Amino acid sequence: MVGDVSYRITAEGSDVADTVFALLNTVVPSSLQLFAMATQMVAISPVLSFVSALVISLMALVSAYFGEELREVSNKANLSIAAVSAYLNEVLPAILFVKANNAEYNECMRFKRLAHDDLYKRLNKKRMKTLVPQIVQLTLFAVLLAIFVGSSIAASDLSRVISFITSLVLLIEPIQDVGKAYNELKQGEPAIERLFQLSSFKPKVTKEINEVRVESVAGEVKFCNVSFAYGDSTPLILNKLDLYIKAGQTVALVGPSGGGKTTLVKLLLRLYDPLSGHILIDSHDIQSLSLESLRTHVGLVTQDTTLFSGTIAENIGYRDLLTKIDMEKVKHAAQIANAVEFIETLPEGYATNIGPRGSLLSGGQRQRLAIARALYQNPSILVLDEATSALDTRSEMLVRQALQRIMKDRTVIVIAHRLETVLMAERVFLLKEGKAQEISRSSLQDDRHDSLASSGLVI
Ligand SMILES: Nc1ncnc2c1ncn2[C@@H]1O[C@H](COP(=O)(O)OP(=O)(O)OP(=O)(O)O)[C@@H](O)[C@H]1O
Repeated sequence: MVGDVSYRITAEGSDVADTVFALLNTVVPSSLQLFAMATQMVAISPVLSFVSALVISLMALVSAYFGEELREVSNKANLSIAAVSAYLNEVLPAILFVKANNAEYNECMRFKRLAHDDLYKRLNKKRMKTLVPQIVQLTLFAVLLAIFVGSSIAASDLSRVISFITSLVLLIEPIQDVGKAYNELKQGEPAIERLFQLSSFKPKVTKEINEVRVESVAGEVKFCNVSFAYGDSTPLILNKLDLYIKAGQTVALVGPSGGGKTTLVKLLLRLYDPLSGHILIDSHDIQSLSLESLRTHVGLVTQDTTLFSGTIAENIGYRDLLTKIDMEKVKHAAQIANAVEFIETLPEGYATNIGPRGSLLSGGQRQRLAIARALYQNPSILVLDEATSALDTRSEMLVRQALQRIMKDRTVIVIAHRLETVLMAERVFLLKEGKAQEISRSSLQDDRHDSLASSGLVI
């Protein structure tokens, strides 16, 4: 999907530009020449002009037929290159994983298959594109010759015939140009359609007319009777779920894989709207808040710690990338997130570039940077999707320390995968079969402790 969209915007965007250029470049001069030559032909011989018009119309019909074929072939070629682009976007960033799994040969074969299909479809398109004008040209010259021979035998005034044929030749040239532009249009049409399809995608959530901006919130969160499914005919992931979190509380969500923990926080961030029920922050229904305001008060640290190429400061101050990053806030956030100790050892400190997706940092460093980024906005509610990947003991301790500091003065909802993190929370909820059921902390510390781990709910 990502590769497909990027291909539409880049390569197909350039196809669209070529199409528009071909049309603009041809239509005006060709129309003028067409008009002038057609007038002269009618003046010389209305009958021959009529015959020529019939032949030209026939050729236009043939071209239209081939144009449709070209459109179809172009569409297939565009889809095949988009598939190659999507494949490369997915596999190249995961090349370490591919190598670690000895999967180079498999990936090579998958790539070859896609590339071969792409080669075949693109050659088809080129073949079609060159064949059509040649067929049209050959037929037109044959017709021209027939008219010339026929009329030279029938007519007494050869100079009129030559003059007519000259006009016809000069008429054919712009017709061919229009034909080429038509070809370009047919070839570019799928790209135009696919590009405009992008702008017709409907967002999952829509703005409310009377939405409000709230400057600050205390951080109370309520899920009231919330039901949600991803599609019309897919099962309910949340089923009349109720959950109440007091401002400033830290809550751990545990549950089986696929139980809906991530879905719950997606709803809190309004990445989706519930099918029914309400989600309230400080008694404001989140659907009545502006999205910008909501997402200022709710911070998110995802499991896969999405970082971008750029400096440490740009990654922490990501929200202000286009305005002015506040270095004081960056340093403060880095301090709370326990990131200062490694940032200061980097050659250029906060100005060090961390490579694509933060690839120059270790897993633990990436996690602390992601925490610092969420803290930069100082949200009243913080959602943490704890990483499942193991860290070394020291990194683990530094991340945990950072989490403890964060939990002090805000509401924290942590999707917990480790028992230690679960035990850091004041309240623990088990998300299962669409409902949230509270587990008492005291039971966790004794008998449930082992049962949570052995049932696979935590690591
Ligand atoms: N974008 C999506 N479209 C369709 N179904 C989805 C989508 N995202 C998640 N699901 C489905 O919703 C269910 C709940 O997923 P969710 O990610 O909320 O679970 P989870 O409890 O966070 O799991 P895990 O602990 O494994 O991360 C799963 O069955 C999943 O397949």
